[in-house]
Amino acid sequence: MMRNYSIAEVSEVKTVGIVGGTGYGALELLRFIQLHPELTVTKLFSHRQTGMEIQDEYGHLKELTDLSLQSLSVEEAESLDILFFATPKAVAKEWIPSLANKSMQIIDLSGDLRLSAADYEAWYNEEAAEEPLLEKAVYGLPEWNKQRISNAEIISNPGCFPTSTLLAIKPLKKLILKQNQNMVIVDGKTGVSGAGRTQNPLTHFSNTNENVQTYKTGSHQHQPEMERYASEMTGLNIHVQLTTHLIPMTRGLLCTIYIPLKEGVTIAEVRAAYMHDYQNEAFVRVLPEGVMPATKHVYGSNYCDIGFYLNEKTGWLTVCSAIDNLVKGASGQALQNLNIMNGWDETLGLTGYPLFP
Ligand SMILES: NC(=O)C1=CN([C@@H]2O[C@H](COP(=O)(O)OP(=O)(O)OC[C@H]3O[C@@H](n4cnc5c(N)ncnc54)[C@H](OP(=O)(O)O)[C@@H]3O)[C@@H](O)[C@H]2O)C=CC1
Ligand SMILES: CC(=O)N[C@@H](CCC(=O)OP(=O)(O)O)C(=O)O
Repeated sequence: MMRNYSIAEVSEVKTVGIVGGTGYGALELLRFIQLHPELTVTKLFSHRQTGMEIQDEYGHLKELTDLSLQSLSVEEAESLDILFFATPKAVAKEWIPSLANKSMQIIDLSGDLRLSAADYEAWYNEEAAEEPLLEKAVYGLPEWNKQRISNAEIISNPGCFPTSTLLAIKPLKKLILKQNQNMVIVDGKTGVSGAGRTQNPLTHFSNTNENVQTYKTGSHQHQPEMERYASEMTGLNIHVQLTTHLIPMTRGLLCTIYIPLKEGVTIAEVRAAYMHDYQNEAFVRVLPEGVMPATKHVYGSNYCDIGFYLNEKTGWLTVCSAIDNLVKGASGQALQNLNIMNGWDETLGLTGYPLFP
C-alpha cells in the first residue's frame, strides 16, 4: 500500500528529477518537495543502485514513495522541467553542458560552479567547468541576489559554511573597518551529515563520538568561496581565516565570525544594519540583543539565526550564525532558489517549523 500525502495535483505540476538520488541532499529535496504544491519528483537518478526503489534503501520512506532509482541519461532527463544535481564534485559540470539547452531549470548543490576556474582547480583538485557555463550559473544566495536568481536558468547553490558566513557578513558592508586586506576570522562547526552518506574515517562513530576535531585546516574548499562572495557583496577585498570543526551531532552548522569594525560603530548601528537587510527576509531571523543562536533552533528548517556581540574595547564584532547544513546549507536553499526562479512565493514547501526538541 502506498500512502499518498502529497498535496500536489500531479497533472498540473512541474516535474523534477534528482541526480545523486540516494544521498542526503536528495532525501531532503524529497521531504520538502512532497509538501510543494507546484512540484512533483518523477525521476531519481543513481549511478550505483539502479533498479531498486528508494524506499528499499531508506526505511523512513516505507510506503511513502514508490520512486525507483534509474541511470542518468540525456534522453531520460530531457523531458523534465527541473533537474537537481545533489552529487559529489565533478559530476554536475560534466552533465550540464549536454542538458542546458533543453529549456530545463538546473540547480547544482555541489561546488562545481561556485568558483573561478583557477580557484576551482586549486581547491577542488579537478578540471574546472567551461567558462561559458561558469558565467551562466548564478550563485544562489537569495538574500543577496534575488533579482539575478529570478532570471537564472542554472543555479550554483552555495556551500553550507559560506551560506552561514555570508549571511552574517552581508549587512555589515558599510561598517567593516577598511584595510588593504580585510581580515575576517571564521570558526565553523558542523555535524557529520555535512559529509554526506558515504562512510569515511573522519565521520565514523568511534572517531566522532565524544570528540571535537578540526578538519581540512588550511585546505577547506569553502575558504575561496567565502572570500569571493564576501568581497563581491561588500566591495572590500576580504580575506578569510577559516577553521572548520566536526561536532558529534547529525545535523546543524554554526559559524562564529570575528569582524573588525570602523572606529566608533555602535551596537545600535549594527542592529540597524541587520534589520535593514533582513526584516523582510523570510528565512533570516535576527535575534534580540543578548540572544545567541543554537543549531537546535533551526534543526530541519530553512532558517538562518543570527546573533551578535560588539566588544567596544577591541572594536571587533562577534557574529554567530546557525543553519541546518542540509536545509539552508543545501536542499532548502536549493528549493528557495527554484521558487524564486519560477516567480512563486519563495517559502513554498519550506514553512515547516524547526524540529524541537
Ligand atoms: N551534506 C551537506 O550538508 C551538504 C552537501 N553539499 C553538497 O551537495 C552535494 C550532495 O551532498 P550529499 O547529498 O550530502 O552527498 P551524499 O554523499 O549523501 O550523496 C551524493 C550522492 O551522489 C551519488 N554519486 C556519487 N558519485 C557519483 C558519480 N560519480 N556520479 C553520479 N552520482 C554519484 C551517490 O548516489 P548513487 O551512488 O546512488 O549514484 C550519492 O548518494 C555534494 O556536492 C555536497 O558537497 C552542499 C552543502 C551541504
Ligand atoms: C563534515 C563535512 O565534511 N562537511 C563538508 C561540507 C561541505 C560540502 O558538502 O561540500 P561542498 O559545499 O564543497 O559541496 C565539508 O566541510 O567539506
